Amino acid sequence: MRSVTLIAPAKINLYLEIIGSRPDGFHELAMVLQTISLSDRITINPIGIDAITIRSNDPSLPNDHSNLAYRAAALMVKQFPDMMARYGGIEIEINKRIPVAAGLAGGSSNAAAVLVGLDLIWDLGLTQDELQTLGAEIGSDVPFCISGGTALATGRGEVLSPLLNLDNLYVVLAKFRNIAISTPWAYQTYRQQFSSSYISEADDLKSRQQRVHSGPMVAAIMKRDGAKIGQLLHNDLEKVALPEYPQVADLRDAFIAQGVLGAMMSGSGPTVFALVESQAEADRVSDAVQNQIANQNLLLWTTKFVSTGIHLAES
Ligand SMILES: C[C@](O)(CO)[C@H](O)COP(=O)(O)OP(=O)(O)OC[C@H]1O[C@@H](n2ccc(N)nc2=O)[C@H](O)[C@@H]1O
Ligand SMILES: Nc1ncnc2c1ncn2[C@@H]1O[C@H](COP(=O)(O)OP(=O)(O)OP(=O)(O)O)[C@@H](O)[C@H]1O
Repeated sequence: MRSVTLIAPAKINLYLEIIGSRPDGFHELAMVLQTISLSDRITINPIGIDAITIRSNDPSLPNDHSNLAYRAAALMVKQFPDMMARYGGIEIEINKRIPVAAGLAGGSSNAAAVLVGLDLIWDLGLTQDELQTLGAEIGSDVPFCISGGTALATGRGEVLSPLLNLDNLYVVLAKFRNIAISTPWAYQTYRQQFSSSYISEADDLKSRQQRVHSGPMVAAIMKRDGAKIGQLLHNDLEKVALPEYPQVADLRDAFIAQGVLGAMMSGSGPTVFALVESQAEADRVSDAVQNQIANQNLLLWTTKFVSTGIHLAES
């Protein structure tokens, strides 16, 4: 078996609307997702024993079955039981640059890379649809991470409609090193506080669809209108995360005060992102916010929209 190295990009949510609860306990969503240039590198190496092992440059990451990359490999072994006998065991090397538990789908993207990588080295020839169906078993963000770009995501996040790929916007990301937000906590808290506004599971699909307000954001994307995209950023999970973490709310306000196109928390947070039109503007805004917040726990990255999901690293 040969080694393969894949690029696993992070995502941001340009739009996240919670529509209601689902019989499976998850939430029905309408989201617009976007991949960005901040990425992890995942290398899959052959090893001499019939096992899955994980190695990473981040000591805080689990190396066992609770690592999402491990879970992706275990799922592939379960689906294609002959492959390990034929090709041997797998070592997954994670070179982490995406912050963990940050709302940037780092773990989901690592899992997506393992699915794509094993499909390649085991020569399975799975379609993107087949890979995404497997990905949905691991997590709601995994199917999107496989295809990437700009997409509308519905259902629990796994039903994808690709939109016009945007690659003309720059993104400043900011996160406090000492704040991590659990995704289950964010959704559970939202349910406790806002379930009275949920559309009932008993309502038909049509009335659920009428509730969705993502249309103007989709239209702004189709027109590549960066200013409008910035104005229409929306994330229902901010309603629970910002009151609990006022520092995150202050960070968002600091970006807005810099006159960016728009700023918002990504996913379940706590990363805040700001959209700007050029690398120079991204650098200016990053420096200004760093100086204004003046907190040694604040980390900043300047990144860019990209139109790719999981892809092979250039050697
Ligand atoms: C916050 C987002 O990252 C936005 O893209 C996603 O909605 C979460 O995606 P994810 O981390 O891949 O989520 P999963 O691993 O599937 O689920 C984690 C937890 O989030 C909650 N969850 C997730 C997705 C969804 N549509 N409804 C939910 O209620 C559930 O409590 C679940 O136990
Ligand atoms: N390969 C991995 N990379 C990052 N986190 C992982 C990985 N495997 C397991 N985890 C665990 O998953 C949890 C969420 O991590 P992740 O970085 O994916 O969060 P996130 O960016 O908030 O995800 P999402 O935006 O999909 O909700 C953390 O508690 C982390 O320890």
